[in-house]
Amino acid sequence: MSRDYIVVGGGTAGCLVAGKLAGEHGARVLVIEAGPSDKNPLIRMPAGFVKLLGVEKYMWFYKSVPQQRLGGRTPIVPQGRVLGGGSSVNAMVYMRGQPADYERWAETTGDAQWGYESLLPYFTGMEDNDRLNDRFHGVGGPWKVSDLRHISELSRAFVLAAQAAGLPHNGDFNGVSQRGVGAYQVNVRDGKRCSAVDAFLRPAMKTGRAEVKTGCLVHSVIVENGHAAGVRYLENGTVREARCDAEVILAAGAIATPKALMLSGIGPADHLAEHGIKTLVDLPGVGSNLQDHTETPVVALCNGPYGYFGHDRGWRQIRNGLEYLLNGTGPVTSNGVEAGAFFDPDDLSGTPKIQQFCVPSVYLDKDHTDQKASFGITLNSCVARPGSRGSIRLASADPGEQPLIDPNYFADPEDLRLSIGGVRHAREILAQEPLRSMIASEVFPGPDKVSDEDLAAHARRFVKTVYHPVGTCRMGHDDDADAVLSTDLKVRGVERLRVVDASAMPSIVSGNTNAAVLVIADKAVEFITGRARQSAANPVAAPLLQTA
Ligand SMILES: Cc1cc2nc3c(=O)[nH]c(=O)nc-3n(C[C@H](O)[C@H](O)[C@H](O)COP(=O)(O)OP(=O)(O)OC[C@H]3O[C@@H](n4cnc5c(N)ncnc54)[C@H](O)[C@@H]3O)c2cc1C
Repeated sequence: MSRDYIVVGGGTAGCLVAGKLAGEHGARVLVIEAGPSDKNPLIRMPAGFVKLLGVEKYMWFYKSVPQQRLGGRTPIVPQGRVLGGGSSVNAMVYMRGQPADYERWAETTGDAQWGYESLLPYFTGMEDNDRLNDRFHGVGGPWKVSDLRHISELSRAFVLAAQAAGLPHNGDFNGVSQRGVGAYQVNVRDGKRCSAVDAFLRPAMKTGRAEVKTGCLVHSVIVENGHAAGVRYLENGTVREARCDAEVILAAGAIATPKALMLSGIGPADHLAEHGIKTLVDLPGVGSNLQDHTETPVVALCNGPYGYFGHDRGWRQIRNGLEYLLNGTGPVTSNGVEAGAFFDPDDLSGTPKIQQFCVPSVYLDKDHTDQKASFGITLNSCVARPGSRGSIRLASADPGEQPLIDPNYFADPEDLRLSIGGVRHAREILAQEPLRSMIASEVFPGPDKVSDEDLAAHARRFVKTVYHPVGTCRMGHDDDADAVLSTDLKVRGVERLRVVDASAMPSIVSGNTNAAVLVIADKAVEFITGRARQSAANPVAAPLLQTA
Protein backbone atom coordinates (compact mmCIF):
# COMPACT_ATOMS: atom_id res chain seq x y z
CA MET A 1 0.00 0.00 0.00
CA SER A 2 1.36 3.46 -0.76
CA ARG A 3 1.58 5.94 2.07
CA ASP A 4 3.04 9.34 2.81
CA TYR A 5 4.55 8.88 6.25
CA ILE A 6 5.83 6.10 8.48
CA VAL A 7 5.85 6.84 12.20
CA VAL A 8 8.10 4.53 14.21
CA GLY A 9 6.68 4.09 17.71
CA GLY A 10 3.06 4.75 18.66
CA GLY A 11 3.88 6.54 21.90
CA THR A 12 3.07 10.04 23.16
CA ALA A 13 4.69 11.86 20.26
CA GLY A 14 3.96 9.22 17.61
CA CYS A 15 0.22 9.28 18.33
CA LEU A 16 0.00 13.06 18.10
CA VAL A 17 2.02 13.29 14.90
CA ALA A 18 0.25 10.40 13.18
CA GLY A 19 -3.16 11.53 14.40
CA LYS A 20 -2.76 15.09 13.16
CA LEU A 21 -1.11 14.18 9.85
CA ALA A 22 -3.86 11.69 9.01
CA GLY A 23 -6.71 13.60 10.65
CA GLU A 24 -6.25 17.32 10.02
CA HIS A 25 -3.90 17.06 7.05
CA GLY A 26 -5.41 14.18 5.08
CA ALA A 27 -2.12 12.24 4.83
CA ARG A 28 -1.80 8.45 4.68
CA VAL A 29 0.22 7.32 7.68
CA LEU A 30 1.52 3.99 8.93
CA VAL A 31 2.33 3.73 12.65
CA ILE A 32 4.56 0.82 13.63
CA GLU A 33 4.51 0.04 17.35
CA ALA A 34 6.53 -2.72 19.03
CA GLY A 35 4.08 -3.24 21.90
CA PRO A 36 0.50 -4.51 21.90
CA SER A 37 -2.76 -2.57 21.50
CA ASP A 38 -4.04 -0.53 24.43
CA LYS A 39 -7.23 -2.55 25.01
CA ASN A 40 -6.45 -3.65 28.57
CA PRO A 41 -9.03 -1.95 30.88
CA LEU A 42 -6.29 -1.28 33.46
CA ILE A 43 -4.94 1.34 31.05
CA ARG A 44 -8.22 3.31 31.26
CA MET A 45 -8.37 3.11 35.07
CA PRO A 46 -6.06 5.71 36.63
CA ALA A 47 -5.16 3.43 39.56
CA GLY A 48 -4.23 0.72 37.05
CA PHE A 49 -0.98 2.63 36.48
CA VAL A 50 0.61 1.08 39.55
CA LYS A 51 -0.34 -2.44 38.41
CA LEU A 52 0.90 -1.91 34.85
CA LEU A 53 4.31 -0.81 36.12
CA GLY A 54 5.19 -4.43 36.82
CA VAL A 55 3.79 -6.02 33.64
CA GLU A 56 6.31 -7.10 31.03
CA LYS A 57 3.72 -7.19 28.27
CA TYR A 58 3.28 -3.40 28.51
CA MET A 59 6.69 -2.20 29.65
CA TRP A 60 10.28 -2.20 28.48
CA PHE A 61 12.37 -2.97 31.52
CA TYR A 62 15.57 -1.36 30.26
CA LYS A 63 18.44 -2.23 32.56
CA SER A 64 21.15 0.34 33.03
CA VAL A 65 24.83 -0.55 33.05
CA PRO A 66 26.45 -0.77 36.51
CA GLN A 67 26.31 2.71 38.00
CA GLN A 68 29.67 3.80 39.28
CA ARG A 69 28.30 6.15 41.94
CA LEU A 70 25.56 3.77 43.10
CA GLY A 71 27.90 1.02 44.22
CA GLY A 72 27.57 -0.83 40.92
CA ARG A 73 23.75 -1.05 41.06
CA THR A 74 22.02 -1.53 37.69
CA PRO A 75 18.70 0.30 38.11
CA ILE A 76 15.87 -0.54 35.74
CA VAL A 77 14.51 2.27 33.55
CA PRO A 78 10.94 1.17 32.74
CA GLN A 79 9.29 2.69 29.65
CA GLY A 80 5.90 2.21 27.99
CA ARG A 81 5.70 -0.63 25.45
CA VAL A 82 2.13 -0.42 24.20
CA LEU A 83 0.11 1.73 21.84
CA GLY A 84 0.19 5.15 23.49
CA GLY A 85 3.71 4.49 24.87
CA GLY A 86 4.33 6.39 28.08
CA SER A 87 0.95 8.12 27.82
CA SER A 88 -0.78 4.73 28.28
CA VAL A 89 1.19 3.65 31.33
CA ASN A 90 2.37 6.84 33.01
CA ALA A 91 1.17 8.46 36.22
CA MET A 92 -0.83 11.07 34.24
CA VAL A 93 0.59 14.05 36.17
CA TYR A 94 0.10 17.08 33.93
CA MET A 95 3.22 19.20 34.23
CA ARG A 96 5.08 21.49 31.85
CA GLY A 97 8.13 22.51 33.85
CA GLN A 98 9.34 26.09 34.18
CA PRO A 99 9.28 28.76 31.45
CA ALA A 100 13.06 29.06 31.90
CA ASP A 101 13.41 25.43 30.70
CA TYR A 102 12.07 26.39 27.30
CA GLU A 103 13.99 29.67 27.24
CA ARG A 104 17.07 27.46 27.70
CA TRP A 105 15.98 25.43 24.65
CA ALA A 106 15.64 28.64 22.62
CA GLU A 107 19.03 29.84 23.81
CA THR A 108 20.97 26.62 23.15
CA THR A 109 19.34 26.06 19.76
CA GLY A 110 19.40 29.73 18.77
CA ASP A 111 15.78 29.36 17.68
CA ALA A 112 13.24 31.60 19.44
CA GLN A 113 10.29 29.43 18.47
CA TRP A 114 11.35 26.94 21.20
CA GLY A 115 10.98 29.62 23.90
CA TYR A 116 8.12 29.46 26.40
CA GLU A 117 6.12 32.41 25.11
CA SER A 118 6.18 30.90 21.62
CA LEU A 119 5.19 27.45 22.87
CA LEU A 120 2.45 28.59 25.25
CA PRO A 121 -0.28 28.64 22.54
CA TYR A 122 0.60 25.01 21.74
CA PHE A 123 0.14 23.97 25.37
CA THR A 124 -3.11 25.87 25.75
CA GLY A 125 -4.35 25.04 22.27
CA MET A 126 -4.37 21.28 22.78
CA GLU A 127 -5.68 21.52 26.35
CA ASP A 128 -9.13 20.88 27.76
CA ASN A 129 -8.81 21.89 31.39
CA ASP A 130 -11.77 21.24 33.70
CA ARG A 131 -10.96 24.07 36.15
CA LEU A 132 -8.64 26.62 34.55
CA ASN A 133 -9.17 28.85 31.50
CA ASP A 134 -6.77 31.76 31.44
CA ARG A 135 -3.55 32.88 29.83
CA PHE A 136 -1.86 29.62 30.83
CA HIS A 137 -4.69 27.19 30.18
CA GLY A 138 -7.21 26.32 27.51
CA VAL A 139 -10.49 24.50 27.11
CA GLY A 140 -11.95 22.61 24.19
CA GLY A 141 -8.77 20.86 23.03
CA PRO A 142 -8.25 17.10 22.77
CA TRP A 143 -5.84 16.78 25.73
CA LYS A 144 -7.91 16.37 28.90
CA VAL A 145 -6.55 17.91 32.09
CA SER A 146 -8.55 17.54 35.29
CA ASP A 147 -8.49 17.77 39.04
CA LEU A 148 -8.46 14.37 40.70
CA ARG A 149 -11.82 13.01 41.78
CA HIS A 150 -10.34 11.23 44.77
CA ILE A 151 -7.50 12.31 47.02
CA SER A 152 -6.43 10.24 50.00
CA GLU A 153 -6.33 11.69 53.49
CA LEU A 154 -2.54 11.21 53.51
CA SER A 155 -2.08 13.39 50.42
CA ARG A 156 -4.33 16.06 51.92
CA ALA A 157 -2.33 15.95 55.15
CA PHE A 158 0.90 16.26 53.11
CA VAL A 159 -0.37 19.42 51.41
CA LEU A 160 -1.25 20.95 54.78
CA ALA A 161 1.96 19.84 56.49
CA ALA A 162 4.13 21.21 53.66
CA GLN A 163 2.50 24.61 54.17
CA ALA A 164 3.40 24.42 57.84
CA ALA A 165 6.95 23.59 56.72
CA GLY A 166 7.17 26.85 54.79
CA LEU A 167 5.78 26.33 51.27
CA PRO A 168 2.88 28.33 49.85
CA HIS A 169 -0.17 26.52 48.58
CA ASN A 170 -0.17 26.34 44.78
CA GLY A 171 -3.38 25.54 42.89
CA ASP A 172 -1.70 25.58 39.47
CA PHE A 173 1.86 24.36 38.99
CA ASN A 174 1.60 25.29 35.29
CA GLY A 175 0.46 28.84 35.98
CA VAL A 176 2.02 31.98 37.42
CA SER A 177 4.55 30.15 39.57
CA GLN A 178 5.68 26.55 40.03
CA ARG A 179 6.79 27.00 43.63
CA GLY A 180 4.69 25.58 46.44
CA VAL A 181 2.61 22.56 47.33
CA GLY A 182 -0.73 21.28 46.10
CA ALA A 183 -2.67 18.58 44.33
CA TYR A 184 -1.58 17.70 40.81
CA GLN A 185 -3.81 18.06 37.80
CA VAL A 186 -3.91 14.87 35.76
CA ASN A 187 -4.68 13.60 32.25
CA VAL A 188 -7.93 12.01 33.30
CA ARG A 189 -11.54 12.78 32.38
CA ASP A 190 -14.67 11.25 33.86
CA GLY A 191 -12.48 8.91 35.88
CA LYS A 192 -10.65 7.55 32.81
CA ARG A 193 -7.08 8.06 31.57
CA CYS A 194 -6.71 10.31 28.55
CA SER A 195 -3.79 8.88 26.56
CA ALA A 196 -2.30 10.19 23.33
CA VAL A 197 -4.21 7.39 21.56
CA ASP A 198 -7.51 8.67 22.97
CA ALA A 199 -6.72 12.31 22.28
CA PHE A 200 -5.03 12.15 18.89
CA LEU A 201 -4.70 8.77 17.20
CA ARG A 202 -8.04 7.00 17.64
CA PRO A 203 -10.09 9.85 16.13
CA ALA A 204 -7.78 9.81 13.08
CA MET A 205 -8.02 6.03 12.72
CA LYS A 206 -11.70 6.48 11.96
CA THR A 207 -10.74 8.31 8.74
CA GLY A 208 -9.10 5.14 7.41
CA ARG A 209 -5.92 7.10 6.63
CA ALA A 210 -4.01 6.02 9.75
CA GLU A 211 -2.94 2.39 9.70
CA VAL A 212 -1.53 0.99 12.95
CA LYS A 213 0.61 -2.13 13.19
CA THR A 214 1.24 -3.34 16.74
CA GLY A 215 3.66 -6.06 17.82
CA CYS A 216 6.20 -5.01 15.15
CA LEU A 217 9.74 -4.05 16.14
CA VAL A 218 11.41 -1.57 13.82
CA HIS A 219 15.05 -2.50 13.24
CA SER A 220 16.36 0.32 11.09
CA VAL A 221 15.64 3.04 8.57
CA ILE A 222 16.10 2.27 4.88
CA VAL A 223 18.30 5.05 3.47
CA GLU A 224 18.58 5.30 -0.32
CA ASN A 225 20.38 8.02 -2.25
CA GLY A 226 20.72 10.11 0.90
CA HIS A 227 17.07 10.00 1.89
CA ALA A 228 14.90 7.84 4.15
CA ALA A 229 12.70 5.64 2.01
CA GLY A 230 11.15 3.38 4.64
CA VAL A 231 11.95 1.03 7.50
CA ARG A 232 12.85 -2.59 8.17
CA TYR A 233 10.81 -4.22 10.90
CA LEU A 234 10.19 -7.59 12.49
CA GLU A 235 6.67 -9.01 12.28
CA ASN A 236 5.87 -12.53 13.49
CA GLY A 237 9.51 -13.59 13.17
CA THR A 238 9.95 -12.23 9.63
CA VAL A 239 11.89 -9.12 8.68
CA ARG A 240 9.78 -6.98 6.35
CA GLU A 241 10.10 -3.60 4.69
CA ALA A 242 7.62 -0.75 4.63
CA ARG A 243 8.11 2.23 2.35
CA CYS A 244 6.71 5.73 2.21
CA ASP A 245 6.72 8.65 -0.23
CA ALA A 246 7.26 11.60 2.09
CA GLU A 247 9.05 11.08 5.43
CA VAL A 248 10.06 8.58 8.08
CA ILE A 249 9.42 9.93 11.58
CA LEU A 250 11.27 8.28 14.46
CA ALA A 251 9.22 8.47 17.66
CA ALA A 252 10.41 5.41 19.58
CA GLY A 253 11.46 7.37 22.68
CA ALA A 254 14.80 8.54 24.06
CA ILE A 255 16.23 5.03 24.41
CA ALA A 256 14.98 3.27 21.26
CA THR A 257 15.27 6.16 18.79
CA PRO A 258 19.07 6.59 19.05
CA LYS A 259 19.38 2.81 18.90
CA ALA A 260 17.39 2.70 15.64
CA LEU A 261 19.50 5.51 14.18
CA MET A 262 22.74 3.74 15.05
CA LEU A 263 21.49 0.45 13.62
CA SER A 264 20.78 2.42 10.42
CA GLY A 265 24.37 3.63 10.20
CA ILE A 266 23.62 7.10 11.56
CA GLY A 267 25.67 7.88 14.67
CA PRO A 268 29.23 8.13 16.02
CA ALA A 269 31.38 6.50 13.32
CA ASP A 270 33.90 4.97 15.72
CA HIS A 271 31.18 3.35 17.81
CA LEU A 272 29.36 1.99 14.74
CA ALA A 273 32.66 0.53 13.49
CA GLU A 274 33.06 -1.36 16.80
CA HIS A 275 29.92 -3.28 15.86
CA GLY A 276 30.71 -3.67 12.17
CA ILE A 277 28.00 -1.21 11.11
CA LYS A 278 28.76 0.83 8.01
CA THR A 279 28.54 4.55 8.72
CA LEU A 280 26.18 6.45 6.43
CA VAL A 281 26.30 9.67 8.43
CA ASP A 282 28.86 10.34 11.14
CA LEU A 283 26.75 12.03 13.83
CA PRO A 284 28.73 11.96 17.08
CA GLY A 285 25.80 13.26 19.18
CA VAL A 286 23.49 10.29 18.59
CA GLY A 287 22.94 8.57 21.96
CA SER A 288 24.84 11.21 23.97
CA ASN A 289 23.35 13.82 26.31
CA LEU A 290 21.06 11.29 28.09
CA GLN A 291 19.28 13.07 30.95
CA ASP A 292 16.81 11.58 33.39
CA HIS A 293 15.07 12.66 36.56
CA THR A 294 15.97 10.69 39.66
CA GLU A 295 14.12 10.53 42.94
CA THR A 296 15.25 9.69 46.46
CA PRO A 297 12.62 8.48 48.92
CA VAL A 298 11.76 9.04 52.54
CA VAL A 299 9.46 6.21 53.63
CA ALA A 300 7.41 6.28 56.81
CA LEU A 301 4.87 3.84 58.22
CA CYS A 302 1.49 5.07 59.40
CA ASN A 303 -0.13 4.44 62.77
CA GLY A 304 -3.52 3.75 61.20
CA PRO A 305 -5.13 2.53 57.96
CA TYR A 306 -4.23 5.64 55.91
CA GLY A 307 -3.44 5.67 52.20
CA TYR A 308 -3.91 2.94 49.62
CA PHE A 309 -2.24 -0.12 51.13
CA GLY A 310 -4.58 -3.11 50.71
CA HIS A 311 -7.05 -1.22 48.52
CA ASP A 312 -6.46 -3.67 45.69
CA ARG A 313 -7.39 -6.74 47.74
CA GLY A 314 -10.36 -8.31 49.53
CA TRP A 315 -13.44 -6.32 50.50
CA ARG A 316 -11.75 -2.97 49.83
CA GLN A 317 -11.10 -4.00 46.24
CA ILE A 318 -14.74 -5.05 45.81
CA ARG A 319 -16.00 -1.79 47.34
CA ASN A 320 -13.62 0.36 45.24
CA GLY A 321 -14.41 -1.59 42.07
CA LEU A 322 -18.15 -1.21 42.57
CA GLU A 323 -17.88 2.49 43.32
CA TYR A 324 -15.86 2.97 40.15
CA LEU A 325 -18.18 0.93 37.97
CA LEU A 326 -21.37 2.48 39.34
CA ASN A 327 -20.31 6.11 39.86
CA GLY A 328 -16.91 6.54 38.21
CA THR A 329 -15.56 7.80 41.55
CA GLY A 330 -13.39 6.59 44.43
CA PRO A 331 -9.81 5.36 44.80
CA VAL A 332 -9.76 3.73 41.34
CA THR A 333 -9.87 7.25 39.85
CA SER A 334 -6.66 8.17 41.70
CA ASN A 335 -3.30 8.02 39.92
CA GLY A 336 -1.61 7.13 43.21
CA VAL A 337 0.61 10.25 43.05
CA GLU A 338 -1.93 12.87 43.95
CA ALA A 339 0.02 15.77 45.39
CA GLY A 340 3.45 17.26 45.26
CA ALA A 341 5.68 20.21 45.94
CA PHE A 342 8.28 22.29 44.13
CA PHE A 343 11.01 24.02 46.12
CA ASP A 344 14.67 24.88 46.43
CA PRO A 345 15.96 23.03 49.51
CA ASP A 346 18.59 25.75 50.08
CA ASP A 347 16.11 28.63 49.95
CA LEU A 348 12.39 27.90 50.09
CA SER A 349 11.64 31.27 48.48
CA GLY A 350 13.90 30.56 45.49
CA THR A 351 13.34 28.97 42.08
CA PRO A 352 12.44 25.29 42.61
CA LYS A 353 15.18 22.72 42.14
CA ILE A 354 13.28 19.77 43.60
CA GLN A 355 9.94 18.29 42.58
CA GLN A 356 8.59 16.27 45.47
CA PHE A 357 6.04 13.52 44.88
CA CYS A 358 3.76 12.41 47.71
CA VAL A 359 2.85 8.74 47.31
CA PRO A 360 0.28 7.63 49.90
CA SER A 361 1.79 4.14 50.19
CA VAL A 362 5.16 2.46 50.53
CA TYR A 363 6.61 2.84 47.04
CA LEU A 364 10.08 1.50 46.32
CA ASP A 365 11.88 0.19 43.28
CA LYS A 366 11.88 -3.50 42.34
CA ASP A 367 15.37 -3.69 43.88
CA HIS A 368 13.94 -3.14 47.38
CA THR A 369 11.21 -5.73 47.75
CA ASP A 370 12.50 -6.69 51.21
CA GLN A 371 10.44 -3.94 52.89
CA LYS A 372 7.31 -5.50 54.46
CA ALA A 373 4.16 -4.06 52.90
CA SER A 374 2.06 -1.94 55.25
CA PHE A 375 0.21 1.37 55.56
CA GLY A 376 2.72 4.09 54.82
CA ILE A 377 3.75 7.18 52.89
CA THR A 378 6.65 7.84 50.52
CA LEU A 379 7.96 11.33 49.81
CA ASN A 380 10.15 11.19 46.73
CA SER A 381 12.49 14.09 46.03
CA CYS A 382 13.26 14.45 42.34
CA VAL A 383 16.10 16.66 41.10
CA ALA A 384 14.32 18.94 38.63
CA ARG A 385 17.27 19.88 36.40
CA PRO A 386 19.95 17.23 36.93
CA GLY A 387 23.45 18.08 35.77
CA SER A 388 24.44 14.44 35.15
CA ARG A 389 24.68 13.36 31.53
CA GLY A 390 24.72 9.75 30.32
CA SER A 391 24.55 7.86 27.07
CA ILE A 392 22.88 5.17 24.97
CA ARG A 393 25.21 2.87 23.06
CA LEU A 394 24.69 -0.32 21.10
CA ALA A 395 25.47 -3.57 22.89
CA SER A 396 25.73 -5.25 19.49
CA ALA A 397 24.43 -4.94 15.94
CA ASP A 398 21.52 -7.23 16.87
CA PRO A 399 18.26 -5.17 16.81
CA GLY A 400 16.73 -7.63 19.29
CA GLU A 401 19.27 -6.77 21.96
CA GLN A 402 18.71 -3.95 24.43
CA PRO A 403 21.16 -1.07 24.12
CA LEU A 404 23.67 -0.16 26.82
CA ILE A 405 21.99 2.50 28.93
CA ASP A 406 24.24 4.58 31.14
CA PRO A 407 22.22 7.32 32.89
CA ASN A 408 25.37 8.16 34.87
CA TYR A 409 23.30 9.00 37.95
CA PHE A 410 24.96 11.43 40.36
CA ALA A 411 27.86 12.08 37.99
CA ASP A 412 27.26 15.72 38.86
CA PRO A 413 27.78 15.95 42.66
CA GLU A 414 25.17 18.72 42.80
CA ASP A 415 22.47 16.13 41.96
CA LEU A 416 23.39 14.16 45.08
CA ARG A 417 23.59 17.31 47.22
CA LEU A 418 20.13 18.44 46.09
CA SER A 419 18.72 14.95 46.68
CA ILE A 420 19.98 15.10 50.27
CA GLY A 421 18.37 18.54 50.64
CA GLY A 422 15.09 17.08 49.35
CA VAL A 423 15.27 14.24 51.89
CA ARG A 424 15.84 16.70 54.73
CA HIS A 425 12.88 18.81 53.69
CA ALA A 426 10.68 15.71 53.33
CA ARG A 427 11.46 14.98 56.97
CA GLU A 428 10.51 18.55 57.90
CA ILE A 429 7.15 18.01 56.25
CA LEU A 430 6.58 14.66 57.97
CA ALA A 431 7.20 16.39 61.29
CA GLN A 432 4.35 18.91 60.80
CA GLU A 433 0.68 18.52 61.63
CA PRO A 434 -1.63 17.10 60.49
CA LEU A 435 0.76 14.56 58.95
CA ARG A 436 2.82 14.06 62.09
CA SER A 437 -0.12 12.50 63.98
CA MET A 438 -0.59 9.89 61.24
CA ILE A 439 3.03 8.68 61.25
CA ALA A 440 4.33 5.80 63.38
CA SER A 441 7.98 5.75 62.33
CA GLU A 442 10.38 6.53 59.53
CA VAL A 443 11.81 3.38 57.93
CA PHE A 444 14.05 4.85 55.19
CA PRO A 445 16.55 6.43 55.54
CA GLY A 446 15.76 5.66 59.22
CA PRO A 447 15.76 8.10 62.17
CA ASP A 448 19.40 7.37 63.07
CA LYS A 449 20.60 8.48 59.60
CA VAL A 450 21.23 12.19 60.00
CA SER A 451 24.66 13.15 58.68
CA ASP A 452 25.27 14.12 55.05
CA GLU A 453 27.33 10.93 54.68
CA ASP A 454 24.45 8.78 55.93
CA LEU A 455 21.98 10.48 53.63
CA ALA A 456 24.34 10.23 50.67
CA ALA A 457 24.66 6.48 51.30
CA HIS A 458 20.85 6.25 51.47
CA ALA A 459 20.47 8.15 48.18
CA ARG A 460 23.02 5.94 46.43
CA ARG A 461 21.20 2.84 47.60
CA PHE A 462 17.64 3.95 46.85
CA VAL A 463 17.75 6.54 44.08
CA LYS A 464 15.63 5.52 41.11
CA THR A 465 14.45 6.84 37.79
CA VAL A 466 11.32 8.99 37.51
CA TYR A 467 10.95 7.38 34.03
CA HIS A 468 11.89 10.56 32.13
CA PRO A 469 14.84 9.81 29.83
CA VAL A 470 15.34 12.60 27.28
CA GLY A 471 17.91 14.36 25.13
CA THR A 472 19.66 11.54 23.25
CA CYS A 473 19.19 13.06 19.76
CA ARG A 474 19.09 16.68 20.70
CA MET A 475 18.27 19.51 18.36
CA GLY A 476 20.68 22.39 17.98
CA HIS A 477 21.99 25.14 15.73
CA ASP A 478 24.01 24.49 12.60
CA ASP A 479 27.40 25.13 14.25
CA ASP A 480 26.74 22.72 17.09
CA ALA A 481 28.74 19.61 16.16
CA ASP A 482 26.95 17.41 18.69
CA ALA A 483 23.43 18.39 17.63
CA VAL A 484 21.70 15.48 15.90
CA LEU A 485 18.72 17.46 14.69
CA SER A 486 18.14 20.86 13.14
CA THR A 487 15.59 22.94 15.03
CA ASP A 488 12.83 21.68 12.72
CA LEU A 489 13.71 18.18 13.96
CA LYS A 490 15.33 16.92 10.75
CA VAL A 491 18.16 14.42 11.17
CA ARG A 492 21.32 16.06 9.88
CA GLY A 493 22.79 14.52 6.79
CA VAL A 494 19.73 12.49 5.75
CA GLU A 495 16.75 13.83 3.82
CA ARG A 496 13.16 12.99 4.75
CA LEU A 497 14.02 11.75 8.23
CA ARG A 498 12.95 13.38 11.50
CA VAL A 499 13.10 12.54 15.17
CA VAL A 500 9.97 13.59 17.04
CA ASP A 501 10.03 12.44 20.66
CA ALA A 502 11.72 13.04 24.01
CA SER A 503 15.13 12.48 22.39
CA ALA A 504 14.93 15.88 20.71
CA MET A 505 15.04 17.92 23.94
CA PRO A 506 18.32 19.76 24.37
CA SER A 507 17.81 19.73 28.15
CA ILE A 508 15.30 18.17 30.49
CA VAL A 509 12.38 20.24 31.77
CA SER A 510 11.79 20.86 35.49
CA GLY A 511 8.87 18.48 35.87
CA ASN A 512 7.21 15.43 34.32
CA THR A 513 8.02 15.22 30.64
CA ASN A 514 4.90 14.13 28.76
CA ALA A 515 3.47 17.61 28.10
CA ALA A 516 6.82 18.84 26.77
CA VAL A 517 6.92 15.85 24.38
CA LEU A 518 3.42 16.72 23.16
CA VAL A 519 4.42 20.28 22.23
CA ILE A 520 7.50 18.97 20.41
CA ALA A 521 5.17 16.72 18.41
CA ASP A 522 2.72 19.54 17.75
CA LYS A 523 5.53 21.73 16.43
CA ALA A 524 6.74 18.83 14.30
CA VAL A 525 3.38 18.62 12.52
CA GLU A 526 3.77 22.27 11.54
CA PHE A 527 7.31 21.69 10.29
CA ILE A 528 6.30 18.62 8.32
CA THR A 529 3.23 20.10 6.66
CA GLY A 530 4.39 23.70 6.47
CA ARG A 531 0.95 24.66 7.75
CA ALA A 532 0.14 26.45 10.99
CA ARG A 533 -1.43 24.58 13.87
CA GLN A 534 -5.22 24.57 14.04
CA SER A 535 -6.16 26.09 17.38
CA ALA A 536 -8.85 24.18 19.23
CA ALA A 537 -8.95 26.30 22.31
CA ASN A 538 -9.29 30.00 22.81
CA PRO A 539 -6.88 31.05 25.54
CA VAL A 540 -7.81 34.15 27.47
CA ALA A 541 -5.41 37.03 26.91
CA ALA A 542 -3.98 38.58 30.06
CA PRO A 543 -0.67 40.37 30.51
CA LEU A 544 0.70 37.96 33.13
CA LEU A 545 4.23 36.69 33.02
CA GLN A 546 4.92 33.33 34.58
CA THR A 547 7.87 33.26 36.91
CA ALA A 548 9.33 29.98 38.19
C1 LIG B 1 5.95 4.63 34.38
C2 LIG B 1 6.00 6.03 33.81
C3 LIG B 1 5.40 7.08 34.52
C4 LIG B 1 5.44 8.36 33.99
N1 LIG B 1 4.71 9.35 34.59
C5 LIG B 1 4.57 10.55 33.97
C6 LIG B 1 3.65 11.51 34.46
O1 LIG B 1 2.94 11.30 35.44
N2 LIG B 1 3.55 12.70 33.79
C7 LIG B 1 4.31 12.98 32.70
O2 LIG B 1 4.22 14.10 32.17
N3 LIG B 1 5.19 12.08 32.20
C8 LIG B 1 5.30 10.86 32.79
N4 LIG B 1 6.11 9.91 32.25
C9 LIG B 1 6.95 10.28 31.10
C10 LIG B 1 6.20 10.37 29.78
O3 LIG B 1 5.23 9.37 29.67
C11 LIG B 1 7.23 10.29 28.66
O4 LIG B 1 8.07 11.43 28.75
C12 LIG B 1 6.62 10.25 27.28
O5 LIG B 1 5.76 9.17 27.13
C13 LIG B 1 7.73 10.15 26.23
O6 LIG B 1 7.13 10.18 24.96
P1 LIG B 1 7.87 9.63 23.68
O7 LIG B 1 6.92 9.82 22.57
O8 LIG B 1 9.21 10.25 23.60
O9 LIG B 1 8.12 8.08 23.95
P2 LIG B 1 7.12 6.94 24.40
O10 LIG B 1 5.83 7.52 24.85
O11 LIG B 1 7.87 6.08 25.33
O12 LIG B 1 6.81 6.16 23.05
C14 LIG B 1 7.75 5.38 22.36
C15 LIG B 1 7.01 4.21 21.72
O13 LIG B 1 7.87 3.59 20.78
C16 LIG B 1 7.74 2.18 20.91
N5 LIG B 1 8.97 1.57 20.41
C17 LIG B 1 10.18 1.53 21.01
N6 LIG B 1 11.07 0.91 20.22
C18 LIG B 1 10.42 0.58 19.09
C19 LIG B 1 10.82 -0.07 17.90
N7 LIG B 1 12.07 -0.46 17.70
N8 LIG B 1 9.87 -0.30 16.95
C20 LIG B 1 8.59 0.12 17.12
N9 LIG B 1 8.18 0.75 18.24
C21 LIG B 1 9.08 0.98 19.20
C22 LIG B 1 7.51 1.96 22.38
O14 LIG B 1 6.94 0.70 22.64
C23 LIG B 1 6.61 3.14 22.73
O15 LIG B 1 5.25 2.82 22.57
C24 LIG B 1 6.12 8.62 32.76
C25 LIG B 1 6.71 7.57 32.06
C26 LIG B 1 6.64 6.28 32.57
C27 LIG B 1 7.28 5.16 31.80
